[in-house]
Amino acid sequence: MKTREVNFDGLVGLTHHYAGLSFGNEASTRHQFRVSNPKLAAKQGLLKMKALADAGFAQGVIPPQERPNIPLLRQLGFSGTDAQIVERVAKQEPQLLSAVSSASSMWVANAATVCPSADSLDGKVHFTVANLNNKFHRASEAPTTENLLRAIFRNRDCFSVHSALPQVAMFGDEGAANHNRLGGAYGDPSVQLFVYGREEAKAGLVPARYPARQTLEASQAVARLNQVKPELLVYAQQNPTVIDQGVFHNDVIAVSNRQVLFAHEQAFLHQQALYAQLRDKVPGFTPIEVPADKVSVADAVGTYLFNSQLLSRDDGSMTLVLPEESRQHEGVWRYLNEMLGADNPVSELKVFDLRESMANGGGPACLRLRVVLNETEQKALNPAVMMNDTLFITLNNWVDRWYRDQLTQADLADPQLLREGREALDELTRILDLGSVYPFQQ
Ligand SMILES: NCCC[C@H](NC(=O)CCC(=O)O)C(=O)O
Repeated sequence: MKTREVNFDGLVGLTHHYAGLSFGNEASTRHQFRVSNPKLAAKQGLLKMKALADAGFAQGVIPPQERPNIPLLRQLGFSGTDAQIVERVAKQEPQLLSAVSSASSMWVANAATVCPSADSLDGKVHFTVANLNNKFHRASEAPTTENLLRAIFRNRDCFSVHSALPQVAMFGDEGAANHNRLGGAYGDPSVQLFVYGREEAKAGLVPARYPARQTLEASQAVARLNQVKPELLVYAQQNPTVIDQGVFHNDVIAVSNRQVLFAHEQAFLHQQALYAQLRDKVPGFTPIEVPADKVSVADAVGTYLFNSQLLSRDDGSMTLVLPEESRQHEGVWRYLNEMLGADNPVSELKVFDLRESMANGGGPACLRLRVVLNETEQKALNPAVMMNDTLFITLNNWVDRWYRDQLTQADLADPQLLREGREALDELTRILDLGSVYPFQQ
């Protein structure tokens, strides 16, 4: 076993639905109140995990969260039995029930920011849970995310999990979706590129229409908590004009792997200065920059070609894992095939149908958290979460037994959904050997 990147994918939860909760994420707004299919969503995700595991990539799974979030409704003044609370909130505030029922924890690129041991001062793998402060329905993910990460990365000699930053806009943090690691072999210390949307302390350029979710102050705090070696740190501001076109996270417009940065030419505010810095710090730095006259920002947002996974194969070549939407678009697909023929490490495209997640603004990269682990660390994590033939079958059967094949906002009022969810998750914690991680289990 060598040092590898292990991808952990979020398993879609039982309450996956389209609530239009994420202002600035145009897919979320566009698909509000559309009928969802939680069963299909979970299976599309499982198929991606299984296909990548079969292709030789290390693949784990992170379970969904308890929804609806009854403790949060109690905090907001609803009282009575759990079933009465669901009934009351459904009647009085249906949009609030939607928010506390969101399955948004599936997008684990926003679960935490990870620092591999090669990059940290104390030689441990660090995780800082993201506070997701910009969206109410997402901010509540943090405490359970912390429990889940502790249950998966449970060896304290190897792993250090930090709680989320304070829940204020000044420290708005969206996790690994705004973080890139660039370097040579996975086990070599590598540059950590923290991308932010605004700086709280300075009246600099900011988007005019949509929120900048991540602050520089948050990125700096995460870098401190994760003990990133100072010489490896690079900060860059996202281009505010692309945030205004629907690029709510940097991973909607850029993806990195080892020495390669695949990005749109308008991704960053001072892109050439950033490249100069990276050229200086990253041996063999290879930008693959996509010009706007080949792929517009609108097409990048529409097809999610940058929300792809760039994965290294054993021979050093790379596979780009894309959503079906990027194959459906003639111009984008042509560009991707040109890229295959050009002089760069990308030599394979793999396409997945992730339509259910995509309709809420989550592509292949949103669904995964990258964790670079050396041999000792791979052995130290909870082995029950690693994808293989048996786990794939077990989870598919579990989904078949518990998930509905259609769900609307009105269905959330059914207290049976709450009961089903808890029973299903209780069983899942046994399958994945997690112990008690959910509020209903404490
Ligand atoms: N990394 C992808 C995250 C997508 C996520 N969408 C949502 O939460 C949409 C939920 C809804 O509208 O039902 C977000 O915007 O943070």
